[in-house]
Amino acid sequence: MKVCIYGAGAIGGYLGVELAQVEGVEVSLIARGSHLAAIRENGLKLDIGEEQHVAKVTATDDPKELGPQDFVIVALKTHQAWEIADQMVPLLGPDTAVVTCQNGVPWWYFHGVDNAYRNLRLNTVDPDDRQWDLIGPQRAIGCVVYPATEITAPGVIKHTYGNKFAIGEPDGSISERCQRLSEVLEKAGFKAPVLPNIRDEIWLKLWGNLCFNPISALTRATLDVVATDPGTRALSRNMMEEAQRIGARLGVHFRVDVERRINGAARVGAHRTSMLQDLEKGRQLEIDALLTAVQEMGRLVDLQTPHIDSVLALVQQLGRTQGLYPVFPEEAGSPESLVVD
Ligand SMILES: NC(=O)C1=CN([C@@H]2O[C@H](COP(=O)(O)OP(=O)(O)OC[C@H]3O[C@@H](n4cnc5c(N)ncnc54)[C@H](OP(=O)(O)O)[C@@H]3O)[C@@H](O)[C@H]2O)C=CC1
Ligand SMILES: CC(C)(CO)C(=O)C(=O)O
Repeated sequence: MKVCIYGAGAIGGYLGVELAQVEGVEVSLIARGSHLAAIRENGLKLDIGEEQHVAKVTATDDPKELGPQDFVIVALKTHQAWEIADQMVPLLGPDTAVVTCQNGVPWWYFHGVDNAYRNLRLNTVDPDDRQWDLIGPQRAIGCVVYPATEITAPGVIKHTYGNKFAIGEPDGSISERCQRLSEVLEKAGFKAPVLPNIRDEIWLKLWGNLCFNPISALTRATLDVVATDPGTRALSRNMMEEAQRIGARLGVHFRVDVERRINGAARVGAHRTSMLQDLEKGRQLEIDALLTAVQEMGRLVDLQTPHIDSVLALVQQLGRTQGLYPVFPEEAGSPESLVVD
């Protein structure tokens, strides 16, 4: 089985190192810069518990070198995945499945849903339908990422907690390809249930990311603080309730309530959310798949999202002033255009 990890960073690197130990799985890694150079020189290293696992596998920044795969696991940040959609094409054979191993609302979200929004494209996560057209939603397998990991040095990933990657077909079927993927993931030591309702699980994760991540970036507070400080907890709750109403209109079932979800996040402890880490490292912020897409879905189902809108506006502006989020001049307007005679 040929498995390519597109984006062998914190999460992709964790998956890649462990999958490379499974007999019969030929893993290749796509990375870049000093991280790629270190992987080529010393292998990709994973610090996990007291151990260090090392994978010496093919690593490149050029997908054309690898050819068609059985599975492409996309573990890029969501905006990066949109950018490289055309470079995925050489990896795609007739039956290649593409696993979106990311936070947020995936670009294929409305593929095959059984409601009025069937096959609707989300402009905020897939402008110009780039991934939809170049990759094709029929290839997509959803994946919810529960672990926390970090790149600590070029070529080195540190595992912090968790080993679960839930997967599922957009149409809810327990397909042969999902079962095959789950089997190799389990052999690699992960928990990899195949779920019949992957969108419910995507929302459950998204529920936390859409509030904790931007609030932590805006305040520099860790997850435990955001979830327990009365003010930020109340703001998180308000954002989550808005999101829950949107999800409910789209047929999503939330299997825990808001308080339980926030308490679960608090128990993770003094974790710097990925958006806070990106801010501190000067890396582009993953705002659109976590927040803007939820706002877009809210407009779609005719629901107001005042708390989400406010936090989104603030974190977008933070991103822009730090050069970590795109500026669209046509949206920004000019002070002159706002002068009222
Ligand atoms: N890390 C975590 O604990 C968690 C992450 N997630 C989600 O998982 C997804 C992946 O996140 P994460 O692993 O943290 O991200 P990382 O930035 O650690 O990994 C992405 C990797 O892909 C590389 N990359 C980007 N563009 C290209 C390209 N064109 N060619 C080759 N390599 C490229 C990046 O390089 P460069 O650094 O040069 O950009 C980076 O090494 C995100 O959606 C995130 O929200 C979910 C739960 C937890
Ligand atoms: C830890 C957690 C769950 C915070 O919402 C996360 O997914 C992140 O940091 O991106």
